[in-house]
Amino acid sequence: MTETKTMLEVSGLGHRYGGGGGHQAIADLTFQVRTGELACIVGPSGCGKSTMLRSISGLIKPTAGDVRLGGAPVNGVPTDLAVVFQDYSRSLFPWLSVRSNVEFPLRSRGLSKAERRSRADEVLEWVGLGAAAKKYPWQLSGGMQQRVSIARALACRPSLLLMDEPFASVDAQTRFELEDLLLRVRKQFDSTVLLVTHDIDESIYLADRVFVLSKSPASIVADLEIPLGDERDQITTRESETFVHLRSEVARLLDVRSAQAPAAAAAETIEKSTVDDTTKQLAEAEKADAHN
Ligand SMILES: Nc1ncnc2c1ncn2[C@@H]1O[C@H](COP(=O)(O)OP(=O)(O)OP(=O)(O)O)[C@@H](O)[C@H]1O
Repeated sequence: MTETKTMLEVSGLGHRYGGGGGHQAIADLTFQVRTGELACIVGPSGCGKSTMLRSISGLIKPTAGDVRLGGAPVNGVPTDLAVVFQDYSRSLFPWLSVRSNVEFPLRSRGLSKAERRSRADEVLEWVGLGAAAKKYPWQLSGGMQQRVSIARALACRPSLLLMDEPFASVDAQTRFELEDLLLRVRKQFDSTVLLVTHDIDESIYLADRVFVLSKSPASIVADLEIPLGDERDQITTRESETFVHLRSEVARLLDVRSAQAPAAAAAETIEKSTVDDTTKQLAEAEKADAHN
């Protein structure tokens, strides 16, 4: 039997901003991401997802717990880690061409000019931007700019790719395209990915495993294997019984109503408000009767 290695190990991670009397943003997070796995973290807004990512990427020193990448403790930003942020417009250099943006982080990694060029061109082909290498970010659509960010992260061949709401700033159609792109490239580059999102459907569609976070201070409330196989597509996968079941399960864990189809949710809202209105009217009628 082959042993599955752990790439990321988070143990008892906690962070309190502002010292003793300050704000506890995350509390006692413990989870692992296996090598080659795509794990998604889904949690309510403000629960501490960004704080967790900052702690994992060494940008802040957590006030409790421990993070290990490839077995080594994370103290400071590890060189074999890459991050893709939501806001592509602020993470790309507008004065550099697409190719130079992708090559940029490779400069500090000791690669020759020719190696940098060949790596950049390879990943740009993979994200479908081979023909845009000489353009500037501001000449591209938002979705294309986010492809550049993904290419730049992959060019570093990181042990772990962290993605913080990477598709939250693009339209729905582009979001689907980028999700499928991520599924293709993570296979091609055998990447280990930890992606944070507040979108339940996205987390299930992309992941091998979903961690569900509680409200702030965040802790893990569930660790779900996603048995949807390697071949996924936006229509049949999302229609499958397994997907629909998982979506309801995650929504219940998060205690939200968004697991329902919009029409069903709207119908329930109407039904509920009708019931509430009727109850109110009956109570008022009873009150009026009592006065008469
Ligand atoms: N630098 C900071 N100083 C003090 N409190 C902070 C700081 N950064 C975040 N917080 C607080 O910590 C909590 C968690 O914030 P965080 O940004 O990690 O959550 P999040 O889940 O990423 O939010 P969102 O879903 O809105 O992006 C929030 O209550 C926030 O106000």
